[in-house]
Amino acid sequence: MIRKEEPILVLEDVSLFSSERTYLSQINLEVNSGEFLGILGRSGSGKSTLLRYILDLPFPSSWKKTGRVRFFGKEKKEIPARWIQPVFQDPVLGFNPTWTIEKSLREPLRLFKEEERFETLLEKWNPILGLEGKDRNRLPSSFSGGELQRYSLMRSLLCEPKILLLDEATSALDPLINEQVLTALADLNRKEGTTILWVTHNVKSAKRFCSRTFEILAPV
Ligand SMILES: Nc1ncnc2c1ncn2[C@@H]1O[C@H](COP(=O)(O)OP(=O)(O)OP(=O)(O)O)[C@@H](O)[C@H]1O
Repeated sequence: MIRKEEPILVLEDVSLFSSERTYLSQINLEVNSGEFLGILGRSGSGKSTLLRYILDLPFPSSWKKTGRVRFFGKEKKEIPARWIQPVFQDPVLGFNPTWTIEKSLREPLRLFKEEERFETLLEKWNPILGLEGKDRNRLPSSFSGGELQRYSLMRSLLCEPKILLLDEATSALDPLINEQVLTALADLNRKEGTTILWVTHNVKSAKRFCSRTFEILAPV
């Protein structure tokens, strides 16, 4: 059973190292449900690596992981996949190049047997993400980096996650759309209580949009 008051995410003494160097050093972090947390740090400090660790993505086999990650007090594999949605900086890698963008967007809802909600959810997010009027029957390679980043965000939002993990996921957007998307995410966080972890270089935006920031220092 998942207890409501349980923090949504807890990192305990998370470290990652190889025989040559340390990538993450004893990171402790508690994120409560409903937070919009900005993860800051200098280039190379380990922000993306930390997200990969949280998501239990693979690292080179010679690297060693210590510490633990808990979502609602449980291991990630015990939590429904749709609750934890990542959005990465390079969206091209996340789309099947032979599928139309619509097929890719529909796929999660098809798996959850909720495909009938597709158009309604799309209608909610299309204007906010500025994707109205884009031809959904095109292949990913025909969209710009900024459009694909928004489709990538859209696919995660269609899953109605409890926690969104964004790795520089708005970096390819022009300033106006970037502002619009971040405002929409802040609204989602405030009105629907979706927890957001946002890896960013933009200290100013993080201070503006996030309820809290967490800085990673490069391990020595
Ligand atoms: N698979 C890998 N093999 C070797 N080194 C790696 C690997 N993944 C990450 N690193 C190294 O780990 C360090 C942290 O990388 P990471 O991408 O997490 O930094 P970051 O803080 O997200 O940087 P940026 O802000 O520039 O994106 C870097 O020095 C990077 O070169």
